[in-house]
Amino acid sequence: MKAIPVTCAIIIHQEKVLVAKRSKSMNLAGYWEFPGGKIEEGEQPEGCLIREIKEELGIEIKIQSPLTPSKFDYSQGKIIELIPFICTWQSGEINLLEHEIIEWLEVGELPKLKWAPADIPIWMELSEKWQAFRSISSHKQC
Ligand SMILES: Nc1nc2c([nH]c(=O)n2[C@@H]2O[C@H](COP(=O)(O)OP(=O)(O)OP(=O)(O)O)[C@@H](O)[C@H]2O)c(=O)[nH]1
Repeated sequence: MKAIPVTCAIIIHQEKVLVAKRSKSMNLAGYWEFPGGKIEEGEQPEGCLIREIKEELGIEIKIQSPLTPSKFDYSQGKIIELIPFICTWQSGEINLLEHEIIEWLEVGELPKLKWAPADIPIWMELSEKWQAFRSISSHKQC
């Protein structure tokens, strides 16, 4: 079965990570994820992610570096390949256009969330590599 490629953004700002709760209108409602979405035909993962974050949060991001993709079989033939990128917030103000809420969390707080299953290996890798990414600088002023 072919996996559906989905990109997601780990946005780091002031040593915190942006996490988003899927709203009632979305599948996996109530689960937490890194925002992003499905790659469209002819799109590169990075271009997809920049588009999705503008559509979902209304901000511009800069892609900094990839993490390891995570595959999860949600059953009934739906396999997601989640392709993560560490990102910084470049400009714009956050506007929740699809998600119920967002939070900025310390990396140590990530295990407390009810995560979409495909995201679990991703936040675990982020936690392991946190020292390399925590101080990543952003152009966005607070
Ligand atoms: N954006 C995003 N999607 C994720 C994550 N983890 C995860 O399993 N997914 C799944 O990846 C799929 C694609 O995400 P999407 O944001 O485009 O979802 P969608 O509502 O358009 O999907 P749908 O068309 O299946 O309803 C969804 O089935 C979603 O549940 C994640 O961290 N970010």
